[in-house]
Amino acid sequence: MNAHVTATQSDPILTVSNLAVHFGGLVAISDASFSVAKGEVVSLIGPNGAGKTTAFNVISGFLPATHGEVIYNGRRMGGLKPHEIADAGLVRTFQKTSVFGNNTVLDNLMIGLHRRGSGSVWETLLLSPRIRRQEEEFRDEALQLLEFVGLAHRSAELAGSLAYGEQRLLEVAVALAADPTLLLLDEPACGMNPTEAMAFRRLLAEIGKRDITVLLVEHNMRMVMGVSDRVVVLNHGRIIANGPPAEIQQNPQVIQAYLGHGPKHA
Ligand SMILES: Nc1ncnc2c1ncn2[C@@H]1O[C@H](COP(=O)(O)OP(=O)(O)OP(=O)(O)O)[C@@H](O)[C@H]1O
Repeated sequence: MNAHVTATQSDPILTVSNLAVHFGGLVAISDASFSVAKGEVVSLIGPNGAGKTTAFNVISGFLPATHGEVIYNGRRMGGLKPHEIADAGLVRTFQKTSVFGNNTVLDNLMIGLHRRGSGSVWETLLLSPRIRRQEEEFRDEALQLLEFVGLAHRSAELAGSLAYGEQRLLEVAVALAADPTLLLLDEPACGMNPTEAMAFRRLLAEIGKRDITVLLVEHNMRMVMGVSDRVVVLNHGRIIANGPPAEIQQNPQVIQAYLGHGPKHA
């Protein structure tokens, strides 16, 4: 949690206004509005099917909004392609792991960093001095990022051989390679054991120190309540609460929403 962040929403990096998403007759999100201030860690929580991933998909450009808009750094994101949004600094991870299992851990990072590369096809094929220098820089940066997420000792192994929790860490490293200012993490702690989840909490704090704002979707409530400056609660596509963790934990509507869906989601 970033202690320097005040409760005011005066300087939002992300604003979601009156968002609605319909799939045919199914209303996945209806009239949802919330914002994320620079430097905050905000969690978007809610029972299964509440609309969290749908919200992420719209914010990151993978799904069009039926209504409403997403403003990132003062710019409307509607109509932009996911890679254009990522290039602007809004980068996400996915709920299902998306690492290249047959490539090494290091190569997964190198692939991520190459998306930022600037060489022409000829330069790359001929391995010009500039490209060679860039390769070395990418390699250094990849190793630093692996160190940062705690996977440096696994760099030469195939990504597919990593434990599931470690693959989630690799995904975070790949997302960081894109140099985000706003990082959307979709259930990053899924599949992590308690020790890994604890380490991930520390990693989130370190990410915050790098001036990266974090919007998190996560079912691990211990993590959510421990790392978040603010928690936004979705239920049946509507925001039913938005506030600091201590307040959210006491909110009768939130308690009811989770109890209504059974204890496994709480
Ligand atoms: N592509 C789609 N087509 C039709 N319905 C969809 C689609 N994607 C999501 N939905 C529906 O929209 C609603 C919200 O789903 P969503 O995946 O956003 O929920 P969620 O809060 O992320 O759930 P979970 O915690 O289980 O991941 C659900 O009723 C879901 O079945």
